[in-house]
Order: sequence, then C-alpha cells, then structure tokens
Amino acid sequence: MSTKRQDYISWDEYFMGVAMLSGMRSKDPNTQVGACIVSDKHKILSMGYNGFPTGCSDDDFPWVREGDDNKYFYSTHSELNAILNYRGGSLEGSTIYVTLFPCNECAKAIIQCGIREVVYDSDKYASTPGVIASKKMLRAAGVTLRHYEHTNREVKLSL
Ligand SMILES: O=c1[nH]c(=O)n([C@H]2C[C@H](O)[C@@H](COP(=O)(O)O)O2)cc1CO
Ligand SMILES: [Zn+2]
Repeated sequence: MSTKRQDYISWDEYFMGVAMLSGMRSKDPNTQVGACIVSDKHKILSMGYNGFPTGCSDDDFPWVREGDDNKYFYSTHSELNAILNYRGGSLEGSTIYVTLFPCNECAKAIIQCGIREVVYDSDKYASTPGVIASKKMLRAAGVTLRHYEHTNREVKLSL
C-alpha cells in the first residue's frame, strides 16, 4: 500500500493562496486585495478582489488616489465583492481570508453577514482610524482575528 504524499499545502495556504490569486485580477495600480470566503467544512463559498462595479469601465473611471474624482468613490473592496458575489444563501459561521486587513465599512458587512473569523495577511493601514475602528467593531462582535503565518512555501504556476 502506498502512503500519501506529505508536501501538500495546508488549508491556510490553500485559502490564502486563492485570496492572493484573486487579488491578482485587481486593476488598482497601488493596492491589489483579494478575499476568499470559506465554510466551516473547508468549502470555498466565494471570492472577490477590489475593482469598480459592473458597468463602470476600468479604462474610463479613475484609478488616481487624489482629486475630486478619484478611485475611492468607485472601487468596491475585495471583501464586499466576495460577500456580494455569494449566491448560495447564508455566510453564517464562515471564515474570510483576506490579503489586507478589512476597513471599517467591510467590517460592518463581515459582521452583519455572520462571518465569524478573519484571517488576514498585510495590515499596512493598521495605524489609520478606519482600521482601528474596524478592529474595535470586529472584536466587539466576537469575530476572531487571526494573522496569517507565512510558511515561505513557493507555489509555481505555469499559465
Ligand atoms: O479592506 C480593504 N479592502 C480593499 O479591497 N481595499 C482596496 C480599495 C482600494 O482599491 C485599495 C486601497 O488603495 P490605496 O492603498 O491606494 O489607498 O484597496 C482597501 C481596503 C482598506 O483596508
Ligand atoms: Zn473595505
């Protein structure tokens, strides 16, 4: 009887890897974010990345960060896209893997749709009021916050 292979990727590597791959679809020149929502049975329920809403062309709408007409008016965050992309019913009890810690607006959506755990990679905006408020809300709602531990495993895809 042969034994199973040992160098398979872990659940965390798998789901954060899917979130990272999803973020690679983003057209944002400054920050690409990906999210992957997973059930308590380790099934992928939804994915998302930051981008403009349907019908709002990536070529016509602005990707600049400043001025009266800037990307912040239009870009839908990866977490919200992942939540809205789900068509299967309830997200109650699920976990969201996200490459950047969720902002306060996404925190509200995460809490209200019943996501119970946030696994995040970058926290580059940790000192901003929005992320401080986000953590305050998520903790108050009893959502588990877990930093993704990098394994430094390299995954090569030939596309
Ligand atoms: O939680 C988030 N999720 C998310 O998708 N984003 C998106 C919105 C913008 O397109 C981009 C942030 O742009 P910038 O780093 O240039 O401010 O990332 C930003 C946040 C903020 O933490
Ligand atoms: Zn957000």
